[in-house]
Amino acid sequence: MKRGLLLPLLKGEQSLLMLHSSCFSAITSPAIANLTSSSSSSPPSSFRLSCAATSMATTVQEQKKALRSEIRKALKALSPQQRAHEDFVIQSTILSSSWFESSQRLCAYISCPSLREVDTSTILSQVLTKPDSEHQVQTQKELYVPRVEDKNSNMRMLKITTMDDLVANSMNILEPSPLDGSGNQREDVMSTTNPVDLFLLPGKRNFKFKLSLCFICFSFCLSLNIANYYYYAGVCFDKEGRRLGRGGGYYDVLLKRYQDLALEKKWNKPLLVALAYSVQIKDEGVIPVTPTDMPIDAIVSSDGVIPISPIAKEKMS
Ligand SMILES: Nc1nc2c(c(=O)[nH]1)N(C=O)[C@@H](CNc1ccc(C(=O)N[C@@H](CCC(=O)O)C(=O)O)cc1)CN2
Ligand SMILES: Nc1ncnc2c1ncn2[C@@H]1O[C@H](COP(=O)(O)OP(=O)(O)OP(=O)(O)O)[C@@H](O)[C@H]1O
Repeated sequence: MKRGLLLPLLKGEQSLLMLHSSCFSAITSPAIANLTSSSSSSPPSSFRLSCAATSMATTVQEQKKALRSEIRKALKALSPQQRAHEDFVIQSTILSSSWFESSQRLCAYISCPSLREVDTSTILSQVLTKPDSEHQVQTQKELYVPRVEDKNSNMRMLKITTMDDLVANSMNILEPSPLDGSGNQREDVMSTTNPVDLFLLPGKRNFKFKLSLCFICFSFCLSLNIANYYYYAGVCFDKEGRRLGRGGGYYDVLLKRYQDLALEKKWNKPLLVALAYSVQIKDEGVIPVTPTDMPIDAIVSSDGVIPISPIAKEKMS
């Protein structure tokens, strides 16, 4: 079946099946259910389908909004103890994994407690800690973190070498200043000569660590070659790779631009890994998607790693 088709789907109540990228999403919609409900005066199904398609954009946005609100409530209801437990297990799972260990360049979010995002502070502090050359064989990873440039979905991923590179923005999210301490433009992940391996998706947390002077020798990083993973910010995810973000389009736009760049440069695609509390993992068919929504490769939750794409199954199983 081709992408972008709309098919009627019977699943208890009337809903729409939307084909998108490699994944399908069943979108339950009261508005569309009304359009397609049978009555003696109802128009032919082709007309009803076209009406549904026309109202699709609005309907999907409404569905997304409702789901975001539901997840926000579920996150609020999590006890601090449960959150701390899940934060610990998720970060430990990542830090002890071979796919994280072998990553050389990564993009990650700076977790934000008020947004109730999975904590990334332990991961980031470890990434930013300069390896002890006597005892550690591990090489220093290069780290890029988000900086929102404007309200038109423009976000950059800039390289940092210490948490002191970050300042709070108007949303109280920590992000890098455009210039480094020497007044030079920070390296943008879109203009590096080497690819990213890992992308961890969003937050800001209480960084207990003051990682300052020890990162000056980042010239060591120049010997690194590949950044292949991204850790993702999101509101919820499903086990088929669908992701619902905060609604800014920041990640979708950036990931599309990065994928186009990787294609042009003939680089491997980065692994897109979402960090999720249990309440952020939804059943199939619940998350509405549109053609610009970028699917994820894997989820890490307190229950472990869920590899989704073939590449994630190969690297993370
Ligand atoms: N830690 C972190 N950094 C990030 C993101 C993120 O989600 N988390 N972003 C990812 O895009 C970008 C910033 N975008 C953001 C978009 C919305 C909200 C926010 O506060 N949303 C509210 C709802 C606002 C509303 O409904 O009007 C919320 O989610 O509660 C925060 C950041 C870049 N940096
Ligand atoms: N690649 C893209 N190019 C242009 N516009 C885009 C792209 N991706 C998303 N958008 C637009 O951004 C807006 C927000 O999209 P959506 O609701 O899917 O955000 P989201 O996935 O929740 O947010 P985010 O990507 O920041 O996590 C929509 O108007 C959408 O059309």
